[in-house]
Amino acid sequence: MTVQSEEVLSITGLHFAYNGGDPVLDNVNLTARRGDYIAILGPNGGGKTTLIKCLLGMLTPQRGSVRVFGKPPKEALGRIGYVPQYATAREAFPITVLDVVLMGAMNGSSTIFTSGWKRGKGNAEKALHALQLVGMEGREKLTLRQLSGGQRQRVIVARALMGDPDLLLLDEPTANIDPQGKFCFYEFLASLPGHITTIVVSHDLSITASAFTGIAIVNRTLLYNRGNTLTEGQLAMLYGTHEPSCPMGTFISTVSSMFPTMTNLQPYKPHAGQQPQQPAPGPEDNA
Ligand SMILES: Nc1ncnc2c1ncn2[C@@H]1O[C@H](COP(=O)(O)OP(=O)(O)OP(=O)(O)O)[C@@H](O)[C@H]1O
Repeated sequence: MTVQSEEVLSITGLHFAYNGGDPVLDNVNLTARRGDYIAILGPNGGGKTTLIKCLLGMLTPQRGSVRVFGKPPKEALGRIGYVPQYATAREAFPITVLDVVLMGAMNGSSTIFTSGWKRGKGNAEKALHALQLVGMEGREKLTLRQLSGGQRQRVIVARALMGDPDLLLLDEPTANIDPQGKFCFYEFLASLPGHITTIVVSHDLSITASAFTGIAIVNRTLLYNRGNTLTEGQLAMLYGTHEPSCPMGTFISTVSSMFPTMTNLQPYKPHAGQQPQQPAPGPEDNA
């Protein structure tokens, strides 16, 4: 019998519309388990950031359920590390790498000017450990302007790690990184401690597929794949229906060439008693 790892995230039948308008997300279902590393891909305006905001409890869906570690998102925030879109610190600001990471030790009520982020010995040691985890040890005294774009992003991830997250959400983390740096960054995320579930949102299809345990495509609704195939017909149906302005040909051919081994993508229905088809899952690969 396969032992299932902890369910970290469960989205069922989620429906969200801004201000009573057309739905931005409609009947979205997604499950993530401990240690999963999932990419949520989709075109601009497809609803990726909206989905992340629902996961953080910043937006409340009109229908459906979102559970993080079995709880409403706001009750699980202490276990979530969030790297928002445009999370770049101003490189000209004379702040050290260590100070940026220490900001992650602020609790909800503190600010940069209150005690929450002070360089207590425990916090400093923790920050150095976080920098080690992101491969930035020895650079704590540098200022941000002395780092590359990819290194800066690693520092921002280290900041998110200060809260000891079990779930890490990153919204477009490689927007300002060159192609090689992007590749390294996504590989690096795969190397984070195995208990961390990582969810990365991107409209960038040049990201590497190999590191991920799952790919979700979102454009109003969502298709979820775990090691299966993405067919052109299914993508065309998804993007053609909901995003007529999307450059379909480019998108489909890019995705198809990125995931040549995938077969049989299906809408993911975690609570319908139906499991997606999988090629010989390992003990942890069972969502
Ligand atoms: N606060 C808001 N009020 C009204 N509509 C919004 C709001 N935020 C986003 N939208 C709309 O919701 C849709 C989805 O936006 P969202 O930011 O979730 O997309 P996205 O997939 O993250 O896009 P991108 O890749 O460009 O960041 C878009 O049509 C957008 O205009």
